[in-house]
Amino acid sequence: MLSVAEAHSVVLNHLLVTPAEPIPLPQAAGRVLREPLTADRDLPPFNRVSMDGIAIQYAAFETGQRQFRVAGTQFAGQPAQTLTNETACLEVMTGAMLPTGTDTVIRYEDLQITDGLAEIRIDAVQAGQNVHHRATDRKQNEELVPIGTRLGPPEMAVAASVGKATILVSKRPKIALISTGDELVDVSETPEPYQIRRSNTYLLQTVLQAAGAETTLLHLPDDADTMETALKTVLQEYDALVLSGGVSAGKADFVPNVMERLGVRQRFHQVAQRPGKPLWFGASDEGKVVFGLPGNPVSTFLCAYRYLLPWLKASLGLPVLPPSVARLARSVSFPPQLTYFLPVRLSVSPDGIGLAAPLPGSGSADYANLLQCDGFMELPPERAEFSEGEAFPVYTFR
Ligand SMILES: Nc1nc2c(c(=O)[nH]1)N[C@H]1C(S)=C(S)[C@@H](COP(=O)(O)OP(=O)(O)OC[C@H]3O[C@@H](n4cnc5c(N)ncnc54)[C@H](O)[C@@H]3O)O[C@H]1N2
Ligand code: MOO
Ligand SMILES: [Mg+2]
Repeated sequence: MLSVAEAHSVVLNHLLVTPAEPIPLPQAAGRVLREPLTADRDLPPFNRVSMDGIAIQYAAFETGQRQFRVAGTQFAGQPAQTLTNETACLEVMTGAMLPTGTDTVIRYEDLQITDGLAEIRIDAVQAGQNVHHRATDRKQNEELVPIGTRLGPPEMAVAASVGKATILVSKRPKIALISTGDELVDVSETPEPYQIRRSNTYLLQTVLQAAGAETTLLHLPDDADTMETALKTVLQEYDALVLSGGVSAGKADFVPNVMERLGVRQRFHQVAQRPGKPLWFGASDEGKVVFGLPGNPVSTFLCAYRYLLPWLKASLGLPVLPPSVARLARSVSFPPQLTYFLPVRLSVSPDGIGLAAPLPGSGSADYANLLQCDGFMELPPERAEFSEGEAFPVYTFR
């Protein structure tokens, strides 16, 4: 049986190839950049007034002059005016070009303007103050955002400011999320006593959509022939399939067999972990990838976070960051020789240390327990006892 690290590395060896596509900028939030963003001009592109007030020549102030005749007003959105008389000033507005012949701006708060005469009422004035000088942020042609960055708020602002009306991003992978099981009914139905509503695909959709996939929810019964027929088409239409349920040892667990029949070769089945031991993973020669997640909801969730999400991120060209680390708030015992993903609630101690309080719940079907949790702490398989205060990685989902 594979270890968690081995399974993780097999999964990351089967990334999707995601083509790039140009899309309109307003639709690009959250997408992954496939071209670098470079400064088309200096940033800022001109000496920009950064306070409303007057612009003067500092040399005049330095000689002791405190009263300046207002020769005009420079608004934002106008070409630079010129101060011809160096002992006068121009009123200037934030965002305007600094007028030619001036170098320093005094705020209205530090002035008294009466009858067109501005009097400076402070002595502490520095040459060049309140001016955001051209190219102090970035130079023209400098790379601002590298390929492979997710377009968050600052990246979107930068993309707009450098004129990317159309922007090249990774195409969103099309992923089918498929629940399996005769006991499962739709969310809109009233279950019989022997039925439950299906919930796993909603959980998976939430994880994958946030990470940038285009998802569709499907459902299949526990019937091998029906599954085979339906999945044949699904495999053609989607880049990847994520199934939940039907991968364990039961007489109605058909997923591994059906996948083999469809030419999706098993890369591993079972991982030395709890929850999620029956995890199945396969790929076809055409590059279609299939995750067969164990049906118990906590297993589905853990496997989605530990394997599926890094795989999706890496497929999109995003960095896969290491998990955070926290200290156990209480001792834990787990004798089986399996990696134990312990549900935890996170907090910060008074001295700033991340603490993880164990909330094991009643097992991998107890999805209600997840409502109180922030993530899973990964406890290694070779030990049975884990002491309070010991630090381990945590995969957080909040
Ligand atoms: N003899 C053995 N039995 C089991 C083993 C084992 O190693 N030997 N492994 C156990 C473990 S661990 C898990 S996890 C489950 C995995 O089972 P399957 O992947 O085959 O999933 P199912 O049998 O279809 O369902 C299990 C459980 O999960 C519920 N389920 C399934 N899909 C959904 C859904 N979309 N939404 C909500 N709940 C779902 C289903 O009703 C079952 O209760 O096998 C153990 N057995
Ligand atoms: O993966 Mo199963 O998770 O232990 O019930
Ligand atoms: Mg089963």
